[in-house]
Amino acid sequence: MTVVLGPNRYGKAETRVVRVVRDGATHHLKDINVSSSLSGDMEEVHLTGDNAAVLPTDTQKNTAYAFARKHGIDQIEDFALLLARHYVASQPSIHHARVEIEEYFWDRIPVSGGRDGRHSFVRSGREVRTCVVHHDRDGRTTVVSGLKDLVVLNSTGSEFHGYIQDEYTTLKPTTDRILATAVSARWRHVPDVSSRDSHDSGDSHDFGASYDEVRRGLLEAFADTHSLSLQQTLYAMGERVLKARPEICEVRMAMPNKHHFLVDLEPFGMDNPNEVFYAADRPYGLIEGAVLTDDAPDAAFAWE
Ligand SMILES: O=c1[nH]c(=O)c2[nH]c(=O)[nH]c2[nH]1
Repeated sequence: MTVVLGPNRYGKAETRVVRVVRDGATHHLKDINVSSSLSGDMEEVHLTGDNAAVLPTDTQKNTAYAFARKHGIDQIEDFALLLARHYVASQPSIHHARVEIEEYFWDRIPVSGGRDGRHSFVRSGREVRTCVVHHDRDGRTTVVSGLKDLVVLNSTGSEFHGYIQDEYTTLKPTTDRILATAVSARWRHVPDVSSRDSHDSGDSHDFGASYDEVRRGLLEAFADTHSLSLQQTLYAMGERVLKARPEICEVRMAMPNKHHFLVDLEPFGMDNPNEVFYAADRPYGLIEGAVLTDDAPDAAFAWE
């Protein structure tokens, strides 16, 4: 029996970078969380402790800060591409870089007179925006954008019936229930978009506009779909995005079914015509699925 080194990667997780852009007295905030993960000639460091091929994780943290100053941070996908390409291009021992970024939104605090504050912000109750970029030394690049904690609820227009009934089934069929979930969605950009370099060529992809439109499509499909199951709603949401956005070839979603149970008010002599609910915390149904175009190109390492 011999022991061998298996797949490995290393990097700095969760470097929190906050950048303030000063436009006179009006400030703009960018608040991100960067995780970089590198792989390549890493046999020696694991087998003998020779660190010659290792770009320290501390350096990766510093690079995120330095690039924020040097290049600014606009779309998280562009910033991730910049970092991933830098690691692979600058270090022969690094063959592959994975950069994951989360972005947290801030809103301006309105000040007296109803104007937006110029340097005062409140953390938004919105979702978290995400991306994962891979780049390797063969020039292969993948970009997956996404969001998480997009909490949505339909107070009607949702049914669930016709399911298997076995000896353990107690769930009552319903033709009118609350449908609520916290959407986690990730979507894969077609390779053409992923390989464009916003810093070298003028035709960079507008990841910001793409994000806004995908988010809008997800929300509209959630609202529009008369749901017979959360699975059906998930598919409708993915389909809506793929039909509207040619730059996207696959959407993967995870949606917890945030159950709302009708409270029995009969002990108090009251009816409850779908008005008072108990919002259960756990357990929850977890509905997950991928929706893709039938000509979606190979995903390579996009989802890793
Ligand atoms: O939309 C739903 N899908 C299910 O698979 C399921 N299972 C369940 O108990 N409730 C629901 N709701």
